[in-house]
Amino acid sequence: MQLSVALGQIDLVLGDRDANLATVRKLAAQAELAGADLLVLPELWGTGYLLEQAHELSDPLGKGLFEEVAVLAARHHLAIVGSLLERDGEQVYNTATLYDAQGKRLHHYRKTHLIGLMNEDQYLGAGQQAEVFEAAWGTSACAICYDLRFPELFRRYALAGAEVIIIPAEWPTARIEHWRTLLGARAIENQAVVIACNRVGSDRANQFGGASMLIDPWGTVLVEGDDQAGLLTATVDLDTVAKARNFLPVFRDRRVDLY
Ligand SMILES: O=C(O)CCC(=O)C(=O)O
Repeated sequence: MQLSVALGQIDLVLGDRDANLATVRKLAAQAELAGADLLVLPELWGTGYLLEQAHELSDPLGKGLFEEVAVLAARHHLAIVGSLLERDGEQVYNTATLYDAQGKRLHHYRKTHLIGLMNEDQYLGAGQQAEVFEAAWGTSACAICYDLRFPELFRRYALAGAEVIIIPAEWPTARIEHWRTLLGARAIENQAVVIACNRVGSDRANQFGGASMLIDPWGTVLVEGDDQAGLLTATVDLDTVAKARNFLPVFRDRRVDLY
């Protein structure tokens, strides 16, 4: 099966939900024209890292910006993944959702590794679940930005059957080589398709490096952005996952008796 992917590598206006939504509306229309099955957006695309206002900038699942994404997904007949500030009672989470091409929410994932370097742990709650889900194209999972540094999460997903792992991010330019290396490693070691969308531009603390990527299970980069805003598109053959896993059966060869 072929999966046609669009990566919405955008700049964000800090705290301006309306401006960011207007950008995403345009992207969704462009992604439909490009024939995409899936549009991936950056981490916290609605607001950026204005965490001291996380409570007022957040929405309950299914409301506000989450609802807007559902409408866009259905209107443009494509699945959409991105993360937003999600409010549940008094707690706020950095939550990635997948809305399918009918606008139905198939999955949500609350970021499990909060990054102290960006004070995320002071303002947000950490997710307590890391589950795979069934998308139209097969078993999939989400991770968010800093999660990329924790291979155990990705291995858990792969062992649970994930063939596609989708990663919204706001990854700074200062560590963009880590981003490139870790994305490739996560794809190769798990023999999975990795789809990662990073923002560009800057906020009060960081410049962000783009380099959004679609990587196949061999580690081949099928498309990579530069550090400018734009919609990147590419198609991946999902049969390559089973082919890679059969050819080099690293899951079978793991030494679970040792580690
Ligand atoms: O791990 C990193 O270097 C960047 C992570 C990050 O910026 C984030 O999780 O928002």
